[in-house]
Amino acid sequence: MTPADIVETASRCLSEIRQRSPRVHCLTNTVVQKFMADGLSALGAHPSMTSSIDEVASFVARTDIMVINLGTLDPARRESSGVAVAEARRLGRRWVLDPVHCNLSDLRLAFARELIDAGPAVVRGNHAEMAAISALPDSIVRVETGARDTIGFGGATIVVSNGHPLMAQVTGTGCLAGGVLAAFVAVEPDAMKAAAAAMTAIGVAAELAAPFSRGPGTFGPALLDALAALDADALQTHARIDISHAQG
Ligand SMILES: Nc1ncnc2c1ncn2[C@@H]1O[C@H](COP(=O)(O)OP(=O)(O)O)[C@@H](O)[C@H]1O
Ligand SMILES: Cc1ncsc1CCOP(=O)(O)O
Ligand SMILES: [Mg+2]
Repeated sequence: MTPADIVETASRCLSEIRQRSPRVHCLTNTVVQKFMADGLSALGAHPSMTSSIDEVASFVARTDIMVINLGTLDPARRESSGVAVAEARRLGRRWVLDPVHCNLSDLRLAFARELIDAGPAVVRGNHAEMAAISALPDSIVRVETGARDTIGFGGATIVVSNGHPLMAQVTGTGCLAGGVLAAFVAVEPDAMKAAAAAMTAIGVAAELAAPFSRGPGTFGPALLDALAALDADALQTHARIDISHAQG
């Protein structure tokens, strides 16, 4: 695997997402639902957001991929997440976990660990969240975001240095990154390549969006515009990717 492979994967995933419009079910927090849905739609995917326990299994059965985001976890969302994961497992569907704020609550960290035992394809979090999670089973791709995004799996590490500091000033860019990641996993069987491609895509989009914004308030909408306009040329020109393999 080379950086050029990741750029090629990102371009291919982008056009497949636009052609196939994969359904991405987001069992997510109440803070970022609109931004996450808008970002997925701008990308070309088809989001759904219900967390109702009566319906979540039906939605999972009719979507290509699911992301579980623990941002505003409450008893109802916890129960719905259990039902959704059971259905995803029954159908052999892949899913992504975003353990938002698991570093701030022992209860949430314990629930995140329960979900990890149920086998998401990818876990994405910021530095503090991934530090709380610590090690993951070998079968799960680990994505730690920040000024640089580090994607780890099977002794290989991919570092994506794209992105913009304004991303840290807009609530929901991490959650949207988790949603974009899920859309890429929906169209690319290799979850590590999909994750690296997705982080490159949102990072390059952010770099293209920044000059069109005057600060955090205008950066969010500009990011949506840039996700919709993103193309292979931009990925090729702006991607900054390094890959390393563990020795031995
Ligand atoms: N200082 C930064 N420079 C460039 N990109 C950043 C920076 N901080 C965050 N990002 C990007 O913003 C997105 C969200 O990352 P992060 O802030 O770590 O997540 P969260 O919002 O969950 O805390 C990722 O795509 C990441 O690459
Ligand atoms: C602030 C906040 N509180 C609960 S969920 C949430 C949104 C987190 O979004 P992100 O981690 O993507 O900035
Ligand atoms: Mg987050």
